[in-house]
Amino acid sequence: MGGDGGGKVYTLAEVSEHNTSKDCWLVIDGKVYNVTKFLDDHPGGDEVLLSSTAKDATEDFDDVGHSTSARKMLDDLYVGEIDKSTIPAKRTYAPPKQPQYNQDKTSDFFVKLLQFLVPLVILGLAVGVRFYTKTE
Ligand code: HEM
Repeated sequence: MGGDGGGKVYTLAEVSEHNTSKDCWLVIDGKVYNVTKFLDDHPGGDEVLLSSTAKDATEDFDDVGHSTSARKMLDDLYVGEIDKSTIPAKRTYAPPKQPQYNQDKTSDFFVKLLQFLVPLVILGLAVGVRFYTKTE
């Protein structure tokens, strides 16, 4: 598994220097991998690997849904650990604040009450009109 703390600790800046087809390193799950020799063998092609350099490629790797055999291949490519403090914090999606239309709960209550009463009043009027205009 490579082992935590088993290798040298690199900063993201150091890893980022290895971003060419002649020298290509990736950061996945906090570990640094030298994929240079693997570039030509990668079933997904070398371009995607190169485009995942100089950053935390964990998401890119996971998004593909790599097989366990793909994960096992990582062991042979392991060169060290990444200094996590050098990886920029992941931008988390903050949903925009929903405008509060009915902040007042009592107005909410009156709307419900009216929705209940108005049809009753209309029904009552209809019955009333029918009653008073009845000609016999
Ligand atoms: C050292 C890291 C990596 C290894 C060892 C690796 C290995 C593999 C292997 C063995 C496959 C065949 C399918 C499978 O077994 O899951 C594969 C497919 C694929 N990989 Fe990776 N991969 C690595 C990194 C990446 C990264 C970072 C990306 C994306 C930026 C990527 C994108 C893909 C794609 C798109 C396929 C699908 C290819 C296809 O089915 O046409 N891989 N990879």
